Amino acid sequence: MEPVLILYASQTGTAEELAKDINSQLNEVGIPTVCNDVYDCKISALKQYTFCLLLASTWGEGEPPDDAEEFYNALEEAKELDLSQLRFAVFGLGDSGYDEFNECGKNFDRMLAERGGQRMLPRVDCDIDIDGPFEIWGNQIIEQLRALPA
Ligand SMILES: Cc1cc2nc3c(=O)[nH]c(=O)nc-3n(C[C@H](O)[C@H](O)[C@H](O)COP(=O)(O)O)c2cc1C
Repeated sequence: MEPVLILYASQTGTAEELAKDINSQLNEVGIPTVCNDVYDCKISALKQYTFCLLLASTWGEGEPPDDAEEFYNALEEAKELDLSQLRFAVFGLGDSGYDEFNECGKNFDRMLAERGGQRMLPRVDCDIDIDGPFEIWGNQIIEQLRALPA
């Protein structure tokens, strides 16, 4: 099976930790992965994969993490980028105490879909209780990927 791209956009490490967790879970069941900070990734990389998991937190007042700004803005500007080969799932991390709840995850999910990507699962807008939603999301992702023909 071709590798699954796992990307994270994180300010204080929570999304990064979850990305590394799902990375290990996939590897444990024999699914190859590439796991990167969006800071180290160009949007053109999205063209090279069939599956992408994106875990992103929201900062400031509905903004992406600092290290994610370049990737986020590049994706927003790349209106012509054709991602019709891509199947993706976004796990957003936020806090519903903020007005712009999960804005970064919502925008990533929107941008990937607007460029032709197909959702593997509906976007998750995760609030401060993370463990339960993350476990459910991870299990759904693994179930889908394991069901693929070898
Ligand atoms: C200063 C600050 C600003 C934040 N702004 C938002 C926000 O606008 N919307 C939101 O949903 N969550 C917001 N959050 C919550 C974070 O997204 C949440 O704590 C997340 O789990 C952090 O993940 P990270 O460690 O990967 O960056 C904010 C948190 C802090 C401390």
